[in-house]
Amino acid sequence: MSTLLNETHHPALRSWLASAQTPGGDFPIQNLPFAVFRRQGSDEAFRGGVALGDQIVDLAALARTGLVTGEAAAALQAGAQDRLNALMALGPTAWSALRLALSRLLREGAAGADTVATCLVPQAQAEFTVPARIGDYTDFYTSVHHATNIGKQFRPDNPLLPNYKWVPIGYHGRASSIGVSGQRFHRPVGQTLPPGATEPVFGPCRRLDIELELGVFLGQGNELGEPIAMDDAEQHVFGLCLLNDWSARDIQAWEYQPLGPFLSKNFATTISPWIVTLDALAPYRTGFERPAGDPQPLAYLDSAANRQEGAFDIQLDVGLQTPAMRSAGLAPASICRTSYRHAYWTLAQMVTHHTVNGCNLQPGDLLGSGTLSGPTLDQAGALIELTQGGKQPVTLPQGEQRVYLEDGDSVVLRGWCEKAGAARIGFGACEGSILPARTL
Ligand SMILES: O=C(O)/C=C/C(=O)CC(=O)CC(=O)O
Ligand SMILES: [Ca+2]
Ligand SMILES: [Mg+2]
Repeated sequence: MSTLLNETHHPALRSWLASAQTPGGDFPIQNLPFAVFRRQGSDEAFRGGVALGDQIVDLAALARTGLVTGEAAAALQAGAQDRLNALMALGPTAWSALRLALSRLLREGAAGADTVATCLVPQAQAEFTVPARIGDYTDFYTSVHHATNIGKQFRPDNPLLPNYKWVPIGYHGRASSIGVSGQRFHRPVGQTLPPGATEPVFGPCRRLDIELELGVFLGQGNELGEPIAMDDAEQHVFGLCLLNDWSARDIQAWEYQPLGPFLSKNFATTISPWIVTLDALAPYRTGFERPAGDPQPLAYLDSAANRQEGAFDIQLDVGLQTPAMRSAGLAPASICRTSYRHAYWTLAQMVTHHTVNGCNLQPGDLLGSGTLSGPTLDQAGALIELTQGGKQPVTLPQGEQRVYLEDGDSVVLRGWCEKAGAARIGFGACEGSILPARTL
């Protein structure tokens, strides 16, 4: 599993493109995340692109230059398609070859830089789409803090169920309603049980919430019946994006027993356009130790590499912007800051557990990490936790308050890695907003 740092990670590496060196920028030459894009408002074909500074390297245009050869050229051809499934299917050797070729072409002094510069499209002039054909989407539940906090709301007598520390819990989600950043959706309508009532009512959701998550795009799949072992699991992960699993808490509370979320979560899920590769994230690997007294994972979910470096220190932030803030020109206000390093189950454990029964994953499948709440309440990745079940409103600029989302609100997730001695690696933004409910 160990990913050795190589020349593509060197913090002193600089690009000939000045904006790649913008202090605090998400997309230095050490990052090189993938998306699918075209020029805004055009009828051009969508194709793969790689972020650098404020630009996108158009992979279809780069492929036409003939500057990239060998294994990297096959990966580039695959990345030039209208979705990234073919690139994802090629596997980590091909992904790393393409990363190295791009890094060498984009750095200061590179031969061919003038030609590569003709393949750039400004991010500000681009529109994005969901970067893969997502066959299946599974949402996990890997934050023990989220599981405990939300469990208190749904099951006050039994918040953390006894299976939690043994088995990575998940549910099969809905791929068709996954949209890319900028997604606008109507407030869902459905059945809820008002407090104290014995019969449900039908109407617009009144407890519309967010869930701060990371999305995990699968690369090479596994054959039906052939599980993926822990030490191979990360070889099947193409990269990570930001993911907001919008959740209708009142619909959820009524419908979820005994089979779990259904209409409360399948109306919209928003992901960021950029997929950050595990290669780019290598400097930010970290270990995870289970708290004293917790059971160790069963052998099939355990490995030395996973204990030592299976977690990632990815900083995460949730911003909320109301219509009044937008009118006043105010940026989204931060309502939560946390890190992915607090997750109880790792990427490798999710992949191995998902396949242990023989279930086959396919290139472009998406896993959700589950809501990434940290140990303290201000690190909670959902309003149901931040507001303690709607009892403690969040206060925003201009004195506005929110317990759950209102029509016109927008939510922006951000993620980045930063530390001394390594380049900052950013995820860009994942934004979505709420339109009024539509009735039947
Ligand atoms: O504990 C419950 O019954 C419900 C939990 C959730 O709604 C969270 C979910 O979708 C999984 C996650 O994001 O962690
Ligand atoms: Ca979720
Ligand atoms: Mg959802």
